[in-house]
Amino acid sequence: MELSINNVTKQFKDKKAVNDISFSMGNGVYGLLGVNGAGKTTLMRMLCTLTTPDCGTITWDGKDIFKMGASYRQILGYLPQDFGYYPYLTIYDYMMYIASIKGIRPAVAKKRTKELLKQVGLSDQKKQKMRNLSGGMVRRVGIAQAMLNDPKILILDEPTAGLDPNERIRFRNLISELAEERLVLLSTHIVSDVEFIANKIVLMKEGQCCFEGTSDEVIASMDKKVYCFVVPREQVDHYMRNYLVVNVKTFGSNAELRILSDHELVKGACVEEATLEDAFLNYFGERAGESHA
Ligand SMILES: Nc1ncnc2c1ncn2[C@@H]1O[C@H](COP(=O)(O)OP(=O)(O)OP(=O)(O)O)[C@@H](O)[C@H]1O
Repeated sequence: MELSINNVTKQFKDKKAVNDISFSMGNGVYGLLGVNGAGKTTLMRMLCTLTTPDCGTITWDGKDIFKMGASYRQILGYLPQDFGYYPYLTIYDYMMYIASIKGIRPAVAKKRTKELLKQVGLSDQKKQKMRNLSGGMVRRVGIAQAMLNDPKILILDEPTAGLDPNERIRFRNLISELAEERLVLLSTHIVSDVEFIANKIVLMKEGQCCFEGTSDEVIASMDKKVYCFVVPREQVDHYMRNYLVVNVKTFGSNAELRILSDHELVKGACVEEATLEDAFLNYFGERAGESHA
């Protein structure tokens, strides 16, 4: 099973939202990591056949997904960033409604809804109206509805947006569980969402894929080292302006800096082991005063 993106480009007026992207995915979790506006949603919408590429192809096991029609939609589950939910429906009624839109027979829909609500931990709340749910619960309903047709491909656009730390952990565990027998692609700009669960991470910047690999490979691909050292507090601003500063910890009149650099900035600075967060800053970070352009 392979979903393959081949030289795909999508342009809106003078903006190339996705610019000549190619990569392939099999089963497992794929984390699409990038800052706002990188082109993640546009790419995902093309993978869901909601937007057509200007050029390039997307294939599922060698077949063009735009020519597969209903047979592709049958194997696809999608949770958009702003999924339109119905505040006055109960969770159960909402699931049954979405199942009917997806053409799932009522008997199958009932069984599947029961299983899925159990899996996302919402069985006891199934009679609650959607408007009374927390953000985390709504997102879990979102995943459950995307899973109704037991899809082989599950696409989740920023599924953890607005979740608190407990909900994020719960979500990550759920996504890992779901990816055992399918392809799950999730977009985020939060490193910890994918650091431990993604089999592969795709870094997306300005419409292009700037790196693809495991978490360890992304870290190893960094062209800078991580240095830690202490400076007087008044020098912090200088480092913030001129270097990629991951962290500043102030104590008294001093500050400990964690900085990405290709050379030792201060004699005796400790070289620290890099994390995925450091790699994210390496690819996407800005020095203080720089802006997105
Ligand atoms: N329908 C559209 N018309 C015009 N420009 C668009 C359209 N959709 C996206 N864009 C532009 O394409 C670029 C990529 O947008 P996209 O939503 O794909 O990025 P993203 O990585 O998903 O960002 P976010 O995390 O903020 O959702 C942005 O500059 C956006 O303004």
